[in-house]
Amino acid sequence: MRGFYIGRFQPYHNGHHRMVQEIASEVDELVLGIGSAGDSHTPRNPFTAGERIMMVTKAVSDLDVTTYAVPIEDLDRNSVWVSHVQSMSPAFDVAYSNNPLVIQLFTEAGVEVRQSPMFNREVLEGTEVRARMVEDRDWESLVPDEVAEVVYEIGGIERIQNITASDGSGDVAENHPDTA
Ligand SMILES: Nc1ncnc2c1ncn2[C@@H]1O[C@H](COP(=O)(O)OP(=O)(O)OP(=O)(O)O)[C@@H](O)[C@H]1O
Ligand SMILES: NC(=O)c1ccc[n+]([C@@H]2O[C@H](COP(=O)(O)O)[C@@H](O)[C@H]2O)c1
Repeated sequence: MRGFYIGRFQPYHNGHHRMVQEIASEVDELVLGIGSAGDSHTPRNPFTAGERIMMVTKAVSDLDVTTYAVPIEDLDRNSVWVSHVQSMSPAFDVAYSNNPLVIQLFTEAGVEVRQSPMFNREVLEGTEVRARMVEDRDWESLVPDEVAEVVYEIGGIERIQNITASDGSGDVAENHPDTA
């Protein structure tokens, strides 16, 4: 059986990895959809699709499941998004997500959806990881080692700090409109 799990993975963190480990016990093969693939260099989506493919491919390499990373660009039309996903991905039997819109769209299209518990969500959240990167606080402990290595290799910390401005209030402000 082949599963499909989509996320923006900005970056891929230990919550995603726990979910992938659970999924790996249920399927033989797993497609990792790299969502919002056209977005990069914004505070909410700092990393390119190619950089995120490196992160997930290296992080899952020791798992006992065949994985494929497939970039999926966003569409303006939610009603045809599942067809778009299916047109880009190897065929899959079940979709995994905790995102209400994603669950709704797959369910309406007749695709089985499975959810997982949220793991340590207080800190295992992309928003938290990115905030810590900007503020030079410990983010490495929230991501697989392989992901931290990719972030350093691509100069990711310098990038996210350069593209994110703070107004001094302590809140992370965004310089650019975010379409994701
Ligand atoms: N800690 C977690 N435990 C389980 N599932 C998670 C966790 N964090 C995210 N997910 C799920 O993984 C999928 C992809 O999430 P996504 O890439 O948007 O990460 P996120 O941490 O929610 O990021 P952001 O804060 O950037 O929106 C979604 O279905 C999301 O609900
Ligand atoms: N109409 C669309 O393009 C559409 C609809 C639903 C989800 N998505 C994408 O799927 C991904 C879902 O991942 P998250 O659970 O990380 O939000 C995101 O990249 C989101 O933009 C896109």
